Amino acid sequence: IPPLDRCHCNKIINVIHFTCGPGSGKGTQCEKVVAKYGFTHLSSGDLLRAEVSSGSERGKQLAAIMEKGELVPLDTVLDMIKEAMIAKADTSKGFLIDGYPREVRQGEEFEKKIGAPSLLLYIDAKAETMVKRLMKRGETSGRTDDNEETIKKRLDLYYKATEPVIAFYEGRGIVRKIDSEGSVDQVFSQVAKAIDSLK
Ligand SMILES: Nc1ncnc2c1ncn2[C@@H]1O[C@H](COP(=O)(O)OP(=O)(O)OP(=O)(O)O)[C@@H](O)[C@H]1O
Ligand SMILES: Nc1ncnc2c1ncn2[C@H]1C[C@H](O)[C@@H](COP(=O)(O)O)O1
Ligand SMILES: [Mg+2]
Repeated sequence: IPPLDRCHCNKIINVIHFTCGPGSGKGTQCEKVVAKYGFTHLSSGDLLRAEVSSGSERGKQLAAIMEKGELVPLDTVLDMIKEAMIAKADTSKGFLIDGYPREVRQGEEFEKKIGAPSLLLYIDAKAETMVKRLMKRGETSGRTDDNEETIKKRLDLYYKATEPVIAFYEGRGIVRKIDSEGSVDQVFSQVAKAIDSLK
């Protein structure tokens, strides 16, 4: 499937999915990718939190789901991503989709409505690393889901619903596994190598 042909854009653009566990460091790495490559970073969690901050009725419903560490409905999150991609399609050098797909069906629907990704970056982190990073982030983040109970639920859901996404794309040969245990810069050198392999 040609990437983004069905997103009102005639250009062929790289679409990179960052599908990793909570607290594995995908947001941190996306910032560095934007700085080096100028790609457009779209985080499904950030888009949802913006809707929550707007105070809309839909935002209130989303907040209740996210506080519990559950997944919001697929159509809601995919429509938000698609809208954001269309808004940037004419000028973007490529899209980094952070936090999507969270389940195999999300990947299938993305391909039907938008296009196929060129790369899936999977930051492999130990559960204890993810918990430690999220608990530390929770000291200052203000995120309602950075607490012990919700972190546990998010991790359970990650192993149940999101890990199968990796196997789904491994069959296509587009998965690059990144070890999360080093410093931010050490992790980034692996991310950059994976992106450079696209050229
Ligand atoms: N390589 C690293 N070593 C140590 N700490 C890190 C590393 N990468 C990220 N962190 C820290 O871990 C925390 C989680 O990182 P980040 O917010 O990027 O994760 P995320 O995968 O986007 O999480 P979420 O799914 O909850 O949005 C942050 O406080 C970040 O500063
Ligand atoms: N792709 C998504 N599908 C359903 N729900 C999502 C998706 N991305 C984010 N969310 C909800 C549920 C998550 O626990 C929170 C926070 O997301 P994060 O990527 O960790 O910032 O938002
Ligand atoms: Mg994040």
